[in-house]
Amino acid sequence: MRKVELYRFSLPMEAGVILRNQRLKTRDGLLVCLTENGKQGWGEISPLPEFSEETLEEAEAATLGWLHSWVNGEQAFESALPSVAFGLSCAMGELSGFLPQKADYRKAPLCNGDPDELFAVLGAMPGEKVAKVKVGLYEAVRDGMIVNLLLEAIPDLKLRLDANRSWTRAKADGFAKYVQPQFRDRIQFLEEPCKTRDESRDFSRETGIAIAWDESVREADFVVEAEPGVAAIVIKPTLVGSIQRCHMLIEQAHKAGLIAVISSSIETSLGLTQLARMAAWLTPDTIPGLDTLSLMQSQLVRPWPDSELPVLDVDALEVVWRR
Ligand SMILES: O=C(O)CCC(=O)C1=CC=C[C@@H](O)[C@@H]1C(=O)O
Ligand SMILES: [Mg+2]
Repeated sequence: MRKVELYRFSLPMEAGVILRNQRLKTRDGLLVCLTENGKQGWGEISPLPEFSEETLEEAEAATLGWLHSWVNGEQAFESALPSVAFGLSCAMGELSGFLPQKADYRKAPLCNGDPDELFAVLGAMPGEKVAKVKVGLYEAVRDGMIVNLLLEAIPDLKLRLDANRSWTRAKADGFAKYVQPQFRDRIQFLEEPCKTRDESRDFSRETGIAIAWDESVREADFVVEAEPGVAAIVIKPTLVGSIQRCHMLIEQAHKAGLIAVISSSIETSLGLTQLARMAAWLTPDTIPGLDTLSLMQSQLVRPWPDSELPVLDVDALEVVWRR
C-alpha cells in the first residue's frame, strides 16, 4: 500500500537576504512524504526565486501529477523541472535506501561582507579551513582587501570566492590586481568571475587565479571537461535535478580531475541535511557549500545538528494533498 502526503511551507527569512534583483522575505516550497511497506521517504521541492526556471506553482502541478501516478503503481520519477526531480529523488532515495544516512555536516562558512564574523567561525573550525566569500557586490578594491586580510590572518585558510558573473573583464582584473600574488594559489577557486565563460577563462589564464563553474553547469550547452584554470564545478541539486543526474555530473567532474562541490539553493534544514548526506556519499573529500541555514528564522521537520533555530513541525504545515 502506498501513501502520499504533500505539504506547503513558507518560512520567514532573516531580514536583508537579497537574491539577484529581489528581496527574499520567505522561503516557500513543498515537502513530500511517501510511505510504502511501513517505510517513509521525504523530499523538499523548493524552486529558488531568481535562480530556478520553474515557479512554485509549476513545481506543485508537476509534483501532484507524479504523485497521482505513484500511488497508482508508477515507479519512474524523472521530471524536467529540476526542483521536482531533486525532491522526488530524495523521497524515493529514502524509501528504497539508496540515499545513505551518513552525512557530512561540515560546511564552508559563508561571508557576505563582514570579515570579522568569519574570524570567529574559522577559529573554531576543526580540520581543513575553507570559507566562501561573495565578491562583486562592492568595489573590487574592497573585495581584494578582504581576501588579503583573511588569507594573511589565517595561514592555513583557503578561500572560495563567488562573483556570480558580475564583473566585466576590466573589473575582474581590477580585483586580481589587489590580491597579493603570494595569496593567489590559496584561492581554491573563484566562481564565475565574468559575464561570459570565455571572459572568465581569459581572466584565469592571465591572472593565474583558478575558477569554477556554477551558473554554467545549468546551461544547455555545458559539458564537464578539464580546462586550463578550471578547478571545480558547483552542483546545486535543486537547480540541477535528481540525485542520479547530480551523481553523473560528479562522476564526470572527478574523471576530469575537477572538484565537485555540492552546494545549497537555500533549502530548509530538511533539504540541507539530505544535501549533507549526498556530500558524504558522493564528494567525501570536499567540504560542501551548505552554510545557508542561518539565513532563515526556523528549521523544518528535521534539525541540522548544532543549530539553535526553532524547528517547525510537520503538523503546523498546510496539507496540499493526501492519499
Ligand atoms: O555555495 C555556497 O557555499 C552557499 C550557497 C550560495 O552561495 C548561493 C546559493 C544560492 C544562490 C546564491 O545566493 C549563492 C550562489 O550564487 O552560489
Ligand atoms: Mg555561485
